[in-house]
Amino acid sequence: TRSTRPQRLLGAVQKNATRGDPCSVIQAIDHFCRNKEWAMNVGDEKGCILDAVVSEVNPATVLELGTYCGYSTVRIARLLPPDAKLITLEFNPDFAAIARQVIAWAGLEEKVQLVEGASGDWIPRMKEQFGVKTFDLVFLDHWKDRYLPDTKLMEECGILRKGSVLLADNVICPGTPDYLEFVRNSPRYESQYFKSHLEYTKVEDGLEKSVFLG
Ligand SMILES: O=C(NC/C=C/[C@H]1O[C@@H](n2cnc(C(F)(F)F)c2)[C@H](O)[C@@H]1O)c1cc([N+](=O)[O-])cc(O)c1O
Ligand SMILES: [Mg+2]
Repeated sequence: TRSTRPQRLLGAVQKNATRGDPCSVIQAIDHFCRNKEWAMNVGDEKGCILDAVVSEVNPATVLELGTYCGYSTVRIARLLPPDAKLITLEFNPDFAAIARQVIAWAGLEEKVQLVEGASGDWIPRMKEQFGVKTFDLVFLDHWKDRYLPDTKLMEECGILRKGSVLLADNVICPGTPDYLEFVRNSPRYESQYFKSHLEYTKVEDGLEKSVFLG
């Protein structure tokens, strides 16, 4: 039977990227998505903004919601200091299987813990399961209607601390209107919009950076 797009994306990584070289993995995926098949990775343009925020926060603990094929996982993990931990949640087992291989090809397995399941099940268990008290940085890139409920859940579960940074993809396209309204109007967040474009296109999109004020 015909391969899936994630399988073809992994093939492009294994063919064109150098094992242990995260930048070559990122370049191989961007080249594949720009020239062969579009895929919903944060991409190179928004990826540079992601890189800047990761470097500024210099996080010891990162939570990513929505691994997909592991593109942003590799982008983030390559910038983390040696003892830092990135936990990435993925609901779809087929996507998770591809992402594990992409992360391994980049040589970043030590820094990344990929967890399969739903945010509603795992967010309440982060502390007990992974020994993480709070997250310095959260990257939201999963189902757009889950950004707001999961943010409220993270607050309730106490995994955010004063100064925790939430960085949300796709706040314009496909759009996360309820989340955007919440973080921009809540007195408990200081929000900033980084205008960009939908990955590999000229369509407007952007990232919203929101600092939790505690
Ligand atoms: O729909 C988009 N993204 C949805 C992304 C969804 C991904 O997040 C996973 N997930 C679901 N729950 C969890 C968790 F973590 F809760 F467990 C993880 C899903 O299995 C999927 O791999 C999207 C669409 C476009 N587009 O242009 O249409 C562009 C983009 O950048 C996008 O991110
Ligand atoms: Mg996205």
